[in-house]
Amino acid sequence: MIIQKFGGIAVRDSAARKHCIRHIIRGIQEHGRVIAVVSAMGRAGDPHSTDSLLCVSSALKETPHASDVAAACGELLSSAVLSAELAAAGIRNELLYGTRSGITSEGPFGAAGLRADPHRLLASLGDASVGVVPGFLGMGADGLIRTTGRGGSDLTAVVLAKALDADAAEFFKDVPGIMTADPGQDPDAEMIGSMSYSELVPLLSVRRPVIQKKAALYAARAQVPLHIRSYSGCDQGTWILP
Ligand SMILES: Nc1ncnc2c1ncn2[C@@H]1O[C@H](COP(=O)(O)OP(=O)(O)O)[C@@H](O)[C@H]1O
Ligand SMILES: N[C@@H](CC(=O)OP(=O)(O)O)C(=O)O
Repeated sequence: MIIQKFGGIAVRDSAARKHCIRHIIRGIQEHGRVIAVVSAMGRAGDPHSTDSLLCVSSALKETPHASDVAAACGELLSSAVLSAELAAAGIRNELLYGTRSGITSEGPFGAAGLRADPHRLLASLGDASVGVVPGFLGMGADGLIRTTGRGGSDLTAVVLAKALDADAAEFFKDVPGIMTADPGQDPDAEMIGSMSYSELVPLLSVRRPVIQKKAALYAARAQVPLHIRSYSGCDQGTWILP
């Protein structure tokens, strides 16, 4: 089994999602089963992105529970869309949300911790080769939706990789892999083929890190192999191995 995480850019539109579906097909061939974790579609300005949903009403800023439910709509919609497009491509899949995913979130709204119950997820998956999971959120024992902080779909992927003892967590980004610096800021940035967790963490204290720092720290503690790569290209990407 492999966990494949598709970020907001990777699922932005149907052309981008065709690349994601190709990665999922390859994932099935190479690893047997794929759990696809998705983020909300696009970035600020795109209608269903997290930023756009949080701007639907300024009142959301004052209401953390309602704000988390509004934000969760982005990942839920994205998972529904990818699941439907996989089915249209002839790939049977299970949409794993709410109690079906086995993911629980406890703690403050907007900054909750995540846990995964692998037995519950596997029972919902049945004999399907692909499960589609909305990242970034979970449900508490009280039945309330809580999100885990910006960039949190990365954390969902790593938590699932550990709980399911997956071969790796693969992240599909709008860059070819991890580079010596953010290529958007430094045109001379160079690709890094492989690195350790301790080399990765210092690169993540920037406004837009290549992977969420909380997720990278969790992966380091849990010794989850990470593979960061381009959603649209066929570059080798960057491996972070225990
Ligand atoms: N060292 C780095 N190497 C590569 N990308 C980096 C680095 N530091 C910051 N970034 C930024 O990380 C972003 C992560 O990719 P993105 O596709 O936005 O992720 P996601 O959609 O999964 O959150 C890139 O667009 C890039 O600007
Ligand atoms: N959609 C959430 C969670 C996330 O991880 O998104 P992305 O993978 O697009 O950074 C956010 O924007 O924070």
